[in-house]
Amino acid sequence: MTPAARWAAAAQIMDEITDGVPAEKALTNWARRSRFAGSKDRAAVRDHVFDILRCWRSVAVLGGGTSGRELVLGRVRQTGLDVDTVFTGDKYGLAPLSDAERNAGDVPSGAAAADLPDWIYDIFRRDLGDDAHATAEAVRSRAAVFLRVNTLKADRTTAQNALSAAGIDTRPHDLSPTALEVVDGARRIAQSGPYLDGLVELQDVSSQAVVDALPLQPGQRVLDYCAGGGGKTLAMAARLRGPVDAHDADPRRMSDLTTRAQRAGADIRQVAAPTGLYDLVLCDVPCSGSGSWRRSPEGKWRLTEARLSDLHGVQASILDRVAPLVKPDGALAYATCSVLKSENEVQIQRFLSTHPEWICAVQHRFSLISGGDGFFLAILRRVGKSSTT
Ligand SMILES: C[S@@+](CC[C@H](N)C(=O)[O-])C[C@H]1O[C@@H](n2cnc3c(N)ncnc32)[C@H](O)[C@@H]1O
Repeated sequence: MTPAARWAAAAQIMDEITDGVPAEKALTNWARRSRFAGSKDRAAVRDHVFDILRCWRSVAVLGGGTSGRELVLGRVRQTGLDVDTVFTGDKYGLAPLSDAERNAGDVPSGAAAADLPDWIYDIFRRDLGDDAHATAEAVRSRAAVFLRVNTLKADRTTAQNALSAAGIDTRPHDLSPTALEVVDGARRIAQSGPYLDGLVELQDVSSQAVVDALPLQPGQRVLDYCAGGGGKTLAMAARLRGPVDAHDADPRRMSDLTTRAQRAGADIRQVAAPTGLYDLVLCDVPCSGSGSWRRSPEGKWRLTEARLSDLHGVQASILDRVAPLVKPDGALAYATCSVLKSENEVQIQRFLSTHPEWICAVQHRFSLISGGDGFFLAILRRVGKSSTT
């Protein structure tokens, strides 16, 4: 495909997404009807679509509207490309721009320039203060690809050498001793020997740093209460060098976990109804995902105030339900991939105010500005006798 044809494909796909089709589905639909597209074409089209989704609001202003064609025009203007190399009128390219289209478009400002919905822009400014602008900018950019070295199977240098031999260049990242940032060859990872042999897992560096910060000791009884795909479960098992219980309200979310655990040589036990007592329970609760919107940009446009309010209720109820599962002197770790105070500090304050036998020992934000996703971690410790056990 020519570069112009790839942009034309992105315009078509954006029209489908605007009609309500999820981005991944729209990309799959396009790939199915475009058998001529090679892997490099598919990757380039995908990058265009996700770049537009991350910057959807600003490109709509720059392009003068929200049709696929206008969004592509806005993105092309944003990146400084010559519009006439994209709107070529060739067989597979987009039709040439009309005079009206050439004159349409404006310079985005405020929430549109930050590529956030108005109400979230206000929360960013209130919650993040001086970091609001840099955080919104980070959300507008592509995320780096990170690997976690599985210390059950390899150290970081061994994994790095094995990856290099497979054509994947990496460098260590300061935020976690297990993290490698991929600098070249990311698309080869899933088929590579080091990945298939369980030496490495795909995992964001902040997500790894959250697990590094947990007070894990070999021999402890540990539960991952919101295990999902099991990224943190596997990282905890590697640190513990022992078993970890995994639970999720939706067990289908854990469907790949057995295979992943086998590949990693980790001992993960799926538990439908956990019963106490545990030394440590991690609750990586469902949240707005605002710390990882650059990976899932549709999330920032889909989030509503009502949905956020529902999430607050779920987060609070998980904390309340899990507290009785923790041993006296044990730890309850609460994590989100959110940058919003209402899902983080406010939840911890609420929990402490209703559970006087608990204290907050650690509270930490992993900022998007440090290179990884935005995460929040609080480690709560039970210091008094619980009234519920
Ligand atoms: C942020 S995701 C977990 C990601 C996972 N820890 C990881 O690192 O890959 C949150 C998970 O919580 C689960 N969940 C939602 N409500 C829950 C509840 N009431 N109890 C337990 N898990 C719940 C969701 O199904 C989802 O898989």
